[in-house]
Amino acid sequence: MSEKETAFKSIFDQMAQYGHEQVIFNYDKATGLKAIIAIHDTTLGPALGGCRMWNYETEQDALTDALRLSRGMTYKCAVSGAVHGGGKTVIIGDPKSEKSDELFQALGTFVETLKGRYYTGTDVGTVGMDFVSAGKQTKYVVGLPEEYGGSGNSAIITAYGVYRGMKATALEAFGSDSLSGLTIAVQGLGKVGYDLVGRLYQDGAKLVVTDIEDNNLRRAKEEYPGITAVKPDEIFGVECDIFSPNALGAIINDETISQFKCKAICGAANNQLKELRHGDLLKEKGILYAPDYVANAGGLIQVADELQGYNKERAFKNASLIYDILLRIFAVAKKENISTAQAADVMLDRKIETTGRIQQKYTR
Ligand SMILES: NC(=O)c1ccc[n+]([C@@H]2O[C@H](COP(=O)([O-])OP(=O)(O)OC[C@H]3O[C@@H](n4cnc5c(N)ncnc54)[C@H](O)[C@@H]3O)[C@@H](O)[C@H]2O)c1
Repeated sequence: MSEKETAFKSIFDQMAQYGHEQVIFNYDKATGLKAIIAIHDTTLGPALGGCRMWNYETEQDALTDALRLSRGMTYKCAVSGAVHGGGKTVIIGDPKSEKSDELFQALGTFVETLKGRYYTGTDVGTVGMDFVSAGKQTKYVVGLPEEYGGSGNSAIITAYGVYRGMKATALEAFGSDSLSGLTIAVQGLGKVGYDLVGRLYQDGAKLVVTDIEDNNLRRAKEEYPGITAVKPDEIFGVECDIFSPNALGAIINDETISQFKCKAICGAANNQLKELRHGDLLKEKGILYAPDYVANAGGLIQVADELQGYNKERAFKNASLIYDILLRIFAVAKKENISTAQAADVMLDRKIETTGRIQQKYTR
């Protein structure tokens, strides 16, 4: 949804635009918690999606984020074969200074009132221990640290999924899935980006990286001699084979598309396209785009697996299938002459509808 689109829309109109089922505004007087839970679609099962804590400038920004992210989760669940729908929580607040055990317990209380209609866990600005706090009030939490019986840090499997997705992207764009010798520009060396860089380095890719934190750049340059670091605003114009966004969303927009000198894009960041039309612009420019919610589904695969009793080997096996799923999406996009972003949405809308119909059958 563009800013223009949301500027004059009522909340119900915003929900109707992408068919959101439910939006819950939660306020806790004792802790000051302000959280929005958006449930997009529960056709496939109870909603699943992390909780982001961010210092949003306006309440509309927070709502827009919750709506966009929860919709992405519906597709991410469908693509992973998880029997879940899409949901997301956003907490309005500064994760560096406003977190407390009580704040997340308060969130847990609200999640519990949904009686299993929605499961939550970590996202940007939150960590596993926050959900140990939330878990004191609800059993509907995932992504807990291993010592609390959870599956632990999901960034590693996410990076692995992006790596597999990048190989499929390379196969489609360059005719070989080897990343050796390709120039790859990586934005963001956080939990996912840093691990991804290690995998790409091992494969012999030429790396150009950036981050707003100098420490991350220094660490990467020390550990991986030969990689090139550039300033954050220079990364979009780097001449490269693949651009890999692993920081924040909406970085594929009018401004950046005019700078891109890459042939393909594959990364972990959520909601990379500022608006859906930017997927079409990439197609026009001949840049192959690996839809974000497919490339970065590894984390979701891990937490969905956790709900069945976590099996690491099974989770990584499923994450490796991101390779095959992307190739199918690229084929549909080519056949129907549509953008890869649209092809992914179309394929998954069909899958949700078909599975929903199967699940509707009366079986007793
Ligand atoms: N962690 C997961 O399991 C997971 C799963 C799916 C999707 N994602 C998405 O992947 C992205 C990265 O996740 P993460 O867990 O690594 O987060 P993170 O916060 O650990 O890392 C983000 C990194 O990006 C850097 N950054 C922020 N703004 C930047 C900018 N303008 N230019 C360059 N660098 C910038 C930060 O300094 C940080 O190092 C996020 O968009 C997240 O939503 C993460």
